[in-house]
Amino acid sequence: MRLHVANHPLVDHKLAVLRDVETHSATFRLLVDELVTLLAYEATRDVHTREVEITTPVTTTTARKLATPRPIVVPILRAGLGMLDGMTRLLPTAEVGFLGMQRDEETLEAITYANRLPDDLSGRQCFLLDPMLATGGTLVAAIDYLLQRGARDVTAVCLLAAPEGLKVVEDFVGDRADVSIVVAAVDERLNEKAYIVPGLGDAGDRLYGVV
Ligand SMILES: O=P(O)(O)OC[C@H]1O[C@H](OP(=O)(O)OP(=O)(O)O)[C@H](O)[C@@H]1O
Ligand SMILES: O=c1cc[nH]c(=O)[nH]1
Ligand SMILES: [Mg+2]
Repeated sequence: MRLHVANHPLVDHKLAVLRDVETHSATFRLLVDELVTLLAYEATRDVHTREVEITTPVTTTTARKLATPRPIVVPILRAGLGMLDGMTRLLPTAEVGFLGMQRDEETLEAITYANRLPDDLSGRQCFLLDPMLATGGTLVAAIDYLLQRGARDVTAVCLLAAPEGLKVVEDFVGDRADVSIVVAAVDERLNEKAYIVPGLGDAGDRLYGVV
């Protein structure tokens, strides 16, 4: 598993505002969108391209465009939905699949309540979106879904990760697949409720309100 931590002053600034308890949903949503755009640049560094011939106003030349099969972007609902537009803006050919997962706050087990993905993901570059990687249970379950459908090239884009969760994902992945995690920051630890510290609280609630 490869880990890439964004190291950029704009990411630091936007994260500082995002984490602030005084930041309300509208600003929070805007910041998540902007942060994803910055992370997507790194997350798509190895996206497949093909050579094409184009005509400029001056001459014909060869250039590169996004290749097929099209990459697939999979937001993990709810909170991952806040990252979808920012990602697809940068990756316009992508198809979008959906995974609905909720962590049981007692057992910390990830429960899957929705799943709309192609049956066959072999040969597809897959991008999972979820702002929070806490215990890693949700991301492991999501990666497992993709691997079971034949995916071998998975990049997870997260905003915050806990060291404990990163270790869980790394142990699960081993050498089964090519998995990368691109994250805005790795925080200190999990607290007794398995929330990321210092974190930003419940990302889904901050995006969409408490349900
Ligand atoms: O690493 P884990 O310990 O599994 O926790 C992380 C998960 O928790 C949050 O979702 P949540 O279950 O709160 O669902 P929501 O997006 O609907 O709020 C978050 O968006 C991750 O999916
Ligand atoms: O800190 C955390 C942990 C799990 N889920 C969240 O939304 N935030
Ligand atoms: Mg939540």
